[in-house]
This record gives sequence, C-alpha cells and structure tokens, in this order.
Amino acid sequence: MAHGWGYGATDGPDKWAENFPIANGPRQSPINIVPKEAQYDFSLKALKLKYDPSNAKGILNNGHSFQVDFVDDTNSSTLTGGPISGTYRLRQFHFHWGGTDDRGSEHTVNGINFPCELHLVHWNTKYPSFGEAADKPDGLAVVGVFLKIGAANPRLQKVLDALDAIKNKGKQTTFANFDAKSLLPGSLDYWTYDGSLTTPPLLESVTWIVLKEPISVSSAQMVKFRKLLFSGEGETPCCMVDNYRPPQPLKGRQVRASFK
Ligand SMILES: CCCCNCC(=O)NCCc1ccc(S(N)(=O)=O)cc1
Ligand SMILES: [Zn+2]
Repeated sequence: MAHGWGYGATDGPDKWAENFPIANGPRQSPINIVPKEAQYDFSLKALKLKYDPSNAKGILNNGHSFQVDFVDDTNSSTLTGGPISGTYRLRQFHFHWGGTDDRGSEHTVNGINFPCELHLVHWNTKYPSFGEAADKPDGLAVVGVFLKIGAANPRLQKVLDALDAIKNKGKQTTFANFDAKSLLPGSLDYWTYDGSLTTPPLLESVTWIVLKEPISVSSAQMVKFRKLLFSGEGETPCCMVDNYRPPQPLKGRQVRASFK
C-alpha cells in the first residue's frame, strides 16, 4: 500500500518524509515545550470548551490509535476563546501512548515524556467541513492533555471498557452520551504554538493548545490501552504501543503561555 505508514522500524516517523515531505517542514509537531522559554501573553483569552455529550457517536480502531468520533454538523460541541478566533467544532478525540509508563506522549516538557497524551481535535467553522479545514493554516485546533501515572482515573473507564470491542484495526462500535469535558484537568492554563498533525498527512494546519496540568491514569489502566492491536483481524497480532511521533525542530517558532 503506497501510503502505508506506521510506527515501526520500516514505516515509522523516520521514514514518513519519503511519502510526506512536509515531515521536514517549518511548523511540524509535536515539540519539546520549555516553560522558561515560553512567553506569557496577557492577550491570550481563556479557553472556552462547550461539549454536548449527546454528540458522541462511535469509537474506532483506525490502525494507528483509537478515536471517539462526534457528530459535528452543528455548533453544539465547540472550542472558542484561547488563542483562536472564531468557532471550532469538536470532531474526535484520540490518544498516543507508550509500551511502558516511561514514554508515550508526543509533546514533552523540559524533555520529560508522559505515558500518554490525549488530543481533542477541532476544525474551524469558517470552512465547510473537517476535510476542507484540514489543510488550511488556521484550519484545526487540537487541545493536548498529558496523562500522568497516579490514581486510576474514573473518567477514562467508559473509554477503556469499550476497547475490548475494537481490538483490531478497522473495528468500531457505537459510543453514545460521553462528556469529553470530563477528561479535562481542573486548570485550563495552556501553552500554544503553530504546528501540524503529528501523523501523516502531517498537514501544517494546527493551532496547538497544550494544557499545563495533566490528568491521572493508573498503570493498570495503561495496560488496557496496550491490549489494542495495530493489526487487523486474521493478521499477525501487533500490539498498539509507541504510537507517538518524537518532538520536531522548533525552527524559530514562539511558544506562548496563557499563564505567568
Ligand atoms: C475527510 C477528511 C479529510 C482529511 N484527510 C484525513 C486527515 O487529514 N486525517 C488527519 C486526522 C488527524 C491526524 C492527526 C491528528 S493529531 N495527532 O495531530 O491530533 C489529528 C487528526
Ligand atoms: Zn494525536
């Protein structure tokens, strides 16, 4: 398959530039965030996340991660405020994680990896659809939330309990009435910078909004993420782990902080 990409030695992040030359572009993600070098910007607004649980539609193993998809044909689940202007609609959320608790996040903070990172993907309603927005410089806004090993997080349980039904690539099941807001930490302080999708097609269309405060996840809960498979039914089973891209060159970009 021409555009088969993955996270292995032969199809992983170091190989993506062969089919997706933008991999070496000027605004690639993720990055290492150095808080002391982030500039506090008093003009940054507070994030406003309004999510309607009834918009949750389904949960899918897409062969790279799993995602919870939302109905995005109205402005009932939106991101406004923060560094963006206008209204962005929630399309899906997904995670990236490691094979062990010492790695798995895509963004790092002072070079520190977290075991997992949640991405809430939104698209700019100035464009007619996600697909139209996906390749525009102001098309997408992704809220990144770090997961840190600690007490089991009850808010993750409904998601984790659905994973048995989507073990293999291509499997999906209904996933109704889920409040994505329940996955957010108490503080909405954030860092923001202009970046890209962290997977092919690596489009440089993302305003990244990375929350400073992590949410908790237990080691036992992380074991459940790792039971998913990259592989399809009937294929040689390949554990879905280490589905993260390492930090990319900043190339002169400014990272701003919403907090002092
Ligand atoms: C009709 C769709 C047309 C677009 N074509 C499909 C497409 O662009 N998919 C990209 C999906 C994606 C990838 C990576 C992230 S991340 N890890 O940066 O948050 C978020 C979203
Ligand atoms: Zn992601």
